Amino acid sequence: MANSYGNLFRITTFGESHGLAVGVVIDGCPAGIEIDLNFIQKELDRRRPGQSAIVTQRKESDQIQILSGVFEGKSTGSPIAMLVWNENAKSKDYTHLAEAFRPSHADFTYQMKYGIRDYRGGGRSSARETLARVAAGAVAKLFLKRLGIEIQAYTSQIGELILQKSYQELDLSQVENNEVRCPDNEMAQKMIAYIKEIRKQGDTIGGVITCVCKNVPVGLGEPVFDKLHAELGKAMLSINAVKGFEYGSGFEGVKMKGSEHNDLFYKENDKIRTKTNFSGGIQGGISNGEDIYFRVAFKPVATIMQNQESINLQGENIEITGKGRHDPCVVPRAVPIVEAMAAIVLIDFYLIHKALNNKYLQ
Ligand SMILES: Cc1cc2nc3c(=O)[nH]c(=O)nc-3n(C[C@H](O)[C@H](O)[C@H](O)COP(=O)(O)O)c2cc1C
Ligand SMILES: C=C(O[C@@H]1CC(C(=O)O)=C[C@@H](OP(=O)(O)O)[C@H]1O)C(=O)O
Repeated sequence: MANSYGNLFRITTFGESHGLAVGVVIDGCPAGIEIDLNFIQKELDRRRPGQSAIVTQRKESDQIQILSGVFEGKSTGSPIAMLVWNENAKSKDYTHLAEAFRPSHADFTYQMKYGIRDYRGGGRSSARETLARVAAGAVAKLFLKRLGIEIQAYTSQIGELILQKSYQELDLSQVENNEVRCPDNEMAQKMIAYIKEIRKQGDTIGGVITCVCKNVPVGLGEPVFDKLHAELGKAMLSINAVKGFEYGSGFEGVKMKGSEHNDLFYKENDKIRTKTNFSGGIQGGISNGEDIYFRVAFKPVATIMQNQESINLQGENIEITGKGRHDPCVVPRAVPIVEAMAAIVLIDFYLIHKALNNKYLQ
C-alpha cells in the first residue's frame, strides 16, 4: 500500500522533507531482539546530509528517537515507532517551485496525481524519507546479524569511472574509509575528485552501487510471484533516483553460453554448493546458500545549479533556476539505503519461511 512495505516485517514511513519530522513504524518485528540504539544511529549517520564535501550541505543531526515497541533495550513485539526531527530546512529555496516543475524531479507527477503538493524540499518525494528506511533496515540488520547474515554495499561506478574488480577481489571492510564509499582507495580518490568537479560545474552525475549479502540460508523467497530477486528488485527500484537493477550475471550474462554460465554443483563437507555463482545466489526465486549480489543504477540528480527551460502550472514556458542545497551525486549516501532495503526484504522472507513451516530453518 501507498506508504507501507513488507508482509510480516512491515514498515510504514511518514513525514516530509520540510515538515516537522520524518519517521517509521515497524509492525511485526519479533520480540526479544536487542535494539542497539548506537548501531541504528551509526547507520543513519552514514546516510545523513552534510556528512562530507561531496553531498548536500543541508545540516541535519538526524538524531533518532525510539517512541515505542522497545522495553529495557529489547523489542517487545509491539509496533516500533522511530522519529527524527527536521532541523535545517530552508523552504525559501523552493518558493519558485510552488507553481513550476523541475525537469525529472517528482514535482509534475505529484501535482497531476493529487492536485496539491508540498513543494518545499520536494515534500514527500524527497530522499529525506529514506532516513526512515535506514532506521527500519538497522533493526532488520540487528535481527539478521543473529543469524550470521551480513549485508555490505559499496560504490562501484560514478559516471564513466568503473571499478573493474569483482567484490571477491575487494576488501569490503574498507568501504567506510572514504567519503564516496568505494573500497578501492585509488578509485575512490578519482571518484571524489570527479564529483567535486561536477559540482563546480553546477551539474550532477549518476553511478552504481553493488550489494553483497553473505550467509543467507537456503530457502528464502517464494517460488512464483514473490521471488527473492523480484522482491529485491522492487525494493531497490523503490529508492529515489534508481533507474536499474540486475542480480548475478545480470545483463552481461547474455553474452555467455549455457555451458559457461551454468553453476555446477559440488559437495563441501555436508553442504551442497556451486563452483561458480552467475545465479547470484538465487535460483527459481529461492536463495541457494551462495552469496546474493546485485547492482543498482542511480541517475544523475535532477536539481542542477543551472538555468533550464520548463513549464508552469498554467502550461506556460518558463526558465527555472537551480537553487538550494543538493547532492551532486546520490550514490555515496545511497549505500546504506540499499543495504537497509536488502535487510528489510531478507528479514521479511525469513519470517515468511518460518511461518510457512518449510523443511529447512526449523
Ligand atoms: C540519497 C539520495 C539523495 C538525493 N538527493 C537529491 C537532491 O539533493 N536533489 C534532487 O533533486 N534529487 C535528489 N535525489 C533524487 C530525488 O529524490 C528523486 O529524483 C525524486 O524523488 C524523483 O524520483 P525519481 O528520480 O525516482 O523518478 C536523491 C536521491 C537519493 C537516493
Ligand atoms: C535532506 C536530505 O536530502 C535532500 C534530498 C533532496 C531530494 O530532492 O531528494 C533534496 C535536498 O533537499 P533540501 O533542498 O530540502 O535540503 C537534499 O538535501 C536528506 O536526505 O536527508
